[in-house]
Amino acid sequence: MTNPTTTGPALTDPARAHAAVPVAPVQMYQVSRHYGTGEARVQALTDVSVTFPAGSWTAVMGPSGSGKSTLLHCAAGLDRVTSGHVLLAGQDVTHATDATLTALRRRAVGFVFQNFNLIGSLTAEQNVALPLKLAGARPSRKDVRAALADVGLADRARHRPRELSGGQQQRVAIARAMVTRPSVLFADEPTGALDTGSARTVLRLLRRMVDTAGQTVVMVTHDPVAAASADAVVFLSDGRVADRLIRPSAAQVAERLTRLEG
Ligand SMILES: Nc1ncnc2c1ncn2[C@@H]1O[C@H](COP(=O)(O)OP(=O)(O)OP(=O)(O)O)[C@@H](O)[C@H]1O
Repeated sequence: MTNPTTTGPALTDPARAHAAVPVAPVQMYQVSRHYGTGEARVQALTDVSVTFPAGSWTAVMGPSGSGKSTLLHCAAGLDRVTSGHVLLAGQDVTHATDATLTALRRRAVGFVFQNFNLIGSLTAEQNVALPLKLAGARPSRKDVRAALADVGLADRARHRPRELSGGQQQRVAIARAMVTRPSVLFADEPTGALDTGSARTVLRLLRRMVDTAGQTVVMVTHDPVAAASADAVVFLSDGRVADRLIRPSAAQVAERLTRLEG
């Protein structure tokens, strides 16, 4: 038998990936996803193999309609793949039941969205406590306050979303996503609704989470500056991985994107 500690996972063999140490929080193998049938059929992803390693921040970019959201949703177990395999937090979720997926998402996955998606009638700390409640845990005020302190908002715990700036709301959303200590944080355009200064604060916060806590982040963005904050950028075009850049500058990202959009 092959020694799993000396042999990495074969890209095409998801079963063996379980034996690899450390396990990347998200692994996608030859994933395809189509919607509809006949003339209405849309091929959103074709043969996509990507791994998002532990403690890394990856940006996903590409022209409109290139499959970024579909990739994020398939990676997070929010959408089913047509073929291929998805491993989330080391678990093959390709054929998992909805109940298994929901439980795994609550335990292992955090989400941040462009429009924050906070509940307006709840205070910041009540919003942050929500995922713990949904997971059946009784949230401790200490954990909730610590999550808010991590994003620099300890003094805003009793504020409601309308009493916070956009950047502050996004930081509450990040605290809410992180309070369950997820294996992976998925961010869909997290700076898309923010001014430049607030965007920079959010990007610095994500950077610190990756560097100091070893958080894994997967972020869809249209913004080359945001993408250049990540460790790597995966470019999609027509549902396929068209390119990858490691630690690119914003100018390199913009140039590559322009070429794909051309
Ligand atoms: N539920 C669906 N039913 C049918 N087609 C879909 C569905 N979701 C996505 N698509 C199609 O799949 C393709 C990829 O869509 P997707 O939303 O993943 O692209 P995107 O890169 O995120 O786009 P954008 O940057 O505009 O948000 C598009 O052609 C889209 O119209």
